[in-house]
Amino acid sequence: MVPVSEQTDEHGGAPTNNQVGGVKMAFLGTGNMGEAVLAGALAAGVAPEDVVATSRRPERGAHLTERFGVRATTDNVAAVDGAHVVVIGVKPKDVGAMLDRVADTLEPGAVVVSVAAGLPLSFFEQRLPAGTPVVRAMPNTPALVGAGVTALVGGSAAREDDVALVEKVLSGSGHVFRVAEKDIDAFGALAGSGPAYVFYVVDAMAEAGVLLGLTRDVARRLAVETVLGSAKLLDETGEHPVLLREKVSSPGGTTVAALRKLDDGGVRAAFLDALEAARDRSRELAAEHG
Ligand SMILES: NC(=O)C1=CN([C@@H]2O[C@H](COP(=O)(O)OP(=O)(O)OC[C@H]3O[C@@H](n4cnc5c(N)ncnc54)[C@H](O)[C@@H]3O)[C@@H](O)[C@H]2O)C=CC1
Ligand SMILES: O=C(O)[C@@H]1CCC=N1
Repeated sequence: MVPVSEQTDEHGGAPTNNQVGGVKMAFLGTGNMGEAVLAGALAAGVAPEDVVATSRRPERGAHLTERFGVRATTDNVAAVDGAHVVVIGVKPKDVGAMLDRVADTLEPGAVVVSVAAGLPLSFFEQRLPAGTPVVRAMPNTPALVGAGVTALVGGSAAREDDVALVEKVLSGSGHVFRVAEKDIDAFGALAGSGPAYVFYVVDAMAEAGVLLGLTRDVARRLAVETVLGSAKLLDETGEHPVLLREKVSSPGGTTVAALRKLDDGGVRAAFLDALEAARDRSRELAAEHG
């Protein structure tokens, strides 16, 4: 491993002053989420030439090289050689086999970052050499455009420097929150899966616009702009969503007529059920693959 000498401490792992210049990263399994986290790492200042991304299919690797200028390979063992930070981006069912494959090749002190839903820190710590620093993260796909949110928590062997380094790398993806591990499934249910709920709502609103006679292109654009504008209004004013909703809803007007239909359809209750189902599925994934 060739870390930046003045940034490297005696434990032989990643540069320790939380600067990302010189950090060598390996992404093992670079699909939808891995690609988004990779984009964020580059935005945070990790150099493309310090990144290697693996995939099952060479065509996927070619896409990653073309888009980001990173090295790509299908060889996971070779990829971790020399890496300070190793992101495990495969599906939960494939994580155990991936760890078994690369555990012996990890650099001493390399930080292993998991984005897998459900799998606890202990899952990794039991399978990796004793003392391996592990960070469990729950990102979301808007990371691809720097607008993600990520929860993270360090394992028992992760020092503050290790967690801070991962935080710095992930901050290029958007906002990063440190959480207790007990809360990470809830975070995943809300924010990890959350973009899918928003896309579902946008699609439903656009479809409704088509029902009312708008063209598909116009209906979709209106739905997207409305979601963007509403999120910006929430963010920039800091006002409670209920207050902002009331400001749209004129007495006896059109909006209350529409909202009544959403209440009739049980949309709020469905969201409560949906997030509980996502949280419960995280727990099942841990039980199935742990
Ligand atoms: N998609 C999302 O919004 C989020 C996903 N996650 C987590 O991210 C992880 C990945 O999910 P996605 O990116 O959605 O799945 P994906 O299927 O898009 O990506 C997984 C990638 O790993 C590759 N892969 C599988 N086995 C491999 C191997 N042995 N060597 C090299 N590459 C291999 C697959 O070919 C695929 O490209 C999961 O653990 C999931 O729980 C977490 C938060 C959000
Ligand atoms: O659906 C999933 O399992 C992953 C985890 C959070 C978002 N996507």
